[in-house]
Amino acid sequence: MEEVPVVIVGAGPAGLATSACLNNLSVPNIILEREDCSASLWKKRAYDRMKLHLAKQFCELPHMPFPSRTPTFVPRISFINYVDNYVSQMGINPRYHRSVESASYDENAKAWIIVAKNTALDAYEEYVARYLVVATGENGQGLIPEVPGLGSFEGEYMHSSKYENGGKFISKNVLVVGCGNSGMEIAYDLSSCGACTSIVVRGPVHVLTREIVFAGMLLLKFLPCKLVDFIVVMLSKMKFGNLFKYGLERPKKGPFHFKAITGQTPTMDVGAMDKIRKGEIQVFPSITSINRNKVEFENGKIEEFEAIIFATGYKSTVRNWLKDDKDFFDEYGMPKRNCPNHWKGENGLYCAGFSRTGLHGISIDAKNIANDINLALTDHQV
Ligand SMILES: Cc1cc2nc3c(=O)[nH]c(=O)nc-3n(C[C@H](O)[C@H](O)[C@H](O)COP(=O)(O)OP(=O)(O)OC[C@H]3O[C@@H](n4cnc5c(N)ncnc54)[C@H](O)[C@@H]3O)c2cc1C
Ligand SMILES: NC(=O)C1=CN([C@@H]2O[C@H](COP(=O)(O)OP(=O)(O)OC[C@H]3O[C@@H](n4cnc5c(N)ncnc54)[C@H](OP(=O)(O)O)[C@@H]3O)[C@@H](O)[C@H]2O)C=CC1
Ligand SMILES: O=C(O)C(=O)Cc1c[nH]c2ccccc12
Repeated sequence: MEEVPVVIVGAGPAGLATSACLNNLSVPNIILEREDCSASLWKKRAYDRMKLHLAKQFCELPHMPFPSRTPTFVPRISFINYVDNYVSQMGINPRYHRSVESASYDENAKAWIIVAKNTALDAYEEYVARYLVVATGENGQGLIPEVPGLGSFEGEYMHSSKYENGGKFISKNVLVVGCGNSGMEIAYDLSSCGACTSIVVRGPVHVLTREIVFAGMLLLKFLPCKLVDFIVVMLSKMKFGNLFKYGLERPKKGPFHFKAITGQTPTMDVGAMDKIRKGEIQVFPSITSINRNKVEFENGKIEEFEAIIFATGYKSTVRNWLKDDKDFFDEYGMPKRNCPNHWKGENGLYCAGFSRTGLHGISIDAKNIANDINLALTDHQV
């Protein structure tokens, strides 16, 4: 058993940023990470061609700017290098191979009891901490929907988090399900690699570009959200025209307002729209069933596919291991309170990286949490 003031679960950007802010305030903390590395999402569960879709000034972690030569939209490998430098420069020492299996609050001891499996030694370890920071991410586990007949599918299917590049799909008929940022970019990647690509778009979607979102984020500092939404939708219409003829439709609510109320990020086109327009990527509505290699869609069409990539989103995994959170997290493992009041629970419980605002929100959470814990510890000592 080991006692420490703060245990952070997860060494993604949120856990690392929180640890860095605590280190800066000289508050001892331990990060427990189930994988063998930090930023595992970026190293192991992101496709090769990915770049950050928000401009670099919105993706910096606290206390360390990107080097000035870094391009505005940071490529995945550069972001990984930045995170690795962050870990060494901020004096962060995550404990890898520690999969947290339970965390419960001991009312008598007024502390969290955290049990982690050390997967390298195949042994259990116990940690006792006054403060517990959940930083396991909104994207803990890939979601594959229940599609009738999926079990009979004769080809290969996978979640988008397992997709690396189009290499093995050259000349194959591939269906991508979902038109969020993963789905649209993977469809573009597949088509560019010579796969015969189709995409399922089941509902309305805002399609913007990184540059339009960047402009929108800058404008949001001066203008109300409604006006910024009006401007970015106008820019999107100028860029992409009427989406309806391609089987796509814009939501009624503007993209920044929609993001704020639903958390759904607008899709930032990296070339898929041009391919859709040219007919190089076909658009289908929802799947109704699958039978061996045949997929039937809501419009009655039946097509044959050799592979399916489910870019159908993620779920948080907090509910699998966290107990005694006093209804802080909902059944989906997301904080019940809305941003900006989402990061602090009861009995020294915190969460970093659950505000549905990407890396920008992570930095804000990390600073708030570290300052709050530091204040509580200082008060305690007085
Ligand atoms: C494909 C993709 C691209 C994205 N691109 C952007 C972008 O461009 N800009 C942006 O702002 N945001 C982006 N996001 C959002 C992204 O989720 C965040 O930017 C960021 O990686 C989240 O950091 P995090 O630390 O909260 O979670 P994660 O990066 O998911 O890290 C959580 C860590 O917790 C560990 N963990 C989980 N459960 C346990 C457990 N029980 N015990 C121990 N460790 C555990 C995991 O192994 C992981 O290392 C993207 C997300 C995805 C999926
Ligand atoms: N930096 C970058 O370039 C990238 C960033 N990201 C980020 O990662 C996060 C996750 O993105 P992503 O993986 O795209 O997941 P999302 O949750 O953002 O998108 C999932 C998509 O799948 C659709 N979907 C879900 N279930 C079904 C179904 N049964 N049939 C058809 N469609 C379905 C959803 O439609 P509906 O809206 O109707 O629910 C939605 O369009 C986001 O924050 C995103 O911005 C992702 C990739 C690249
Ligand atoms: O990458 C994500 O999912 C994000 O949430 C980043 C983000 C924060 N605010 C936004 C507004 C519009 C588009 C993306 C984001």
